[in-house]
Amino acid sequence: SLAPPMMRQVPQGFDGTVSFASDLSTEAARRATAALDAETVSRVTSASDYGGLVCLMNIIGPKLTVQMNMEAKALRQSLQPSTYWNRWQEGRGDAYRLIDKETCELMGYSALTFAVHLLAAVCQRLDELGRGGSTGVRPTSKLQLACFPAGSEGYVAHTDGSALEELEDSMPPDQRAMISSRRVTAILYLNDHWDESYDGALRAYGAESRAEDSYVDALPHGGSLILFRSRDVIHEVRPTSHDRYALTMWYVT
Ligand SMILES: O=C(O)CCC(=O)C(=O)O
Ligand SMILES: [Fe+2]
Repeated sequence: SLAPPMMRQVPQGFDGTVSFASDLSTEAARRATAALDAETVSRVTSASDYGGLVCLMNIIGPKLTVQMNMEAKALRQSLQPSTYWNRWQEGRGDAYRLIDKETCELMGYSALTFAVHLLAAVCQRLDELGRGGSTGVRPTSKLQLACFPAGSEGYVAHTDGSALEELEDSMPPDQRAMISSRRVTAILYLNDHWDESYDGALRAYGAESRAEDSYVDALPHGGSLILFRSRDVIHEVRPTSHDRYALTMWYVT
């Protein structure tokens, strides 16, 4: 499991059930500021171990996490297995869809709308505090809402980003462009309650080659946010005994 500096507890703050009457973008920006100080940002942008992996526990409070979980569950039927979407995604046992802020708003899912604001605000914070470290990152409008169903085998070891020339020629150009643009992976867990016995950990390997003896595990506790550099961490999802929800945004250049 994770230890400092990979693990941070975000102080209590904005929580409770939200509606569209709340100023979601302002609260999201405040929450991103509370969650990411210069040290955390510097770890994500430049630490060599585990591709700058950091887990920000409690970036979303427990009450709002319950609402996010209910909204994610309500979208369960619209998620499809990866093989439904394309054939370059072998070895993953989840069902997913792409979703954006406007869709969340139209469907009336205010907690997920807040989550999209938050992931974009975290990107902005990384970009602001991380200048000098890299060329900057920007959020993407399409996020991945995924559920590994109870009993799923998880997701085999992989990286989320690769240089263009490393990708298969047979992959469509737009797909290749998307994967090669990814710099930072931001995963927000939408689970209401997660027990260690459910497993479903995100396992990240420390070395470039997948050394079996150097890895860390992070359980998908609801309201926690994982960040790492997309090209620099081989990671997998462990088998899970319970439905496991996550919302992912990739920060790109
Ligand atoms: O849900 C997670 O913890 C990771 C999922 C993942 O690796 C991916 O979608 O690329
Ligand atoms: Fe991944």
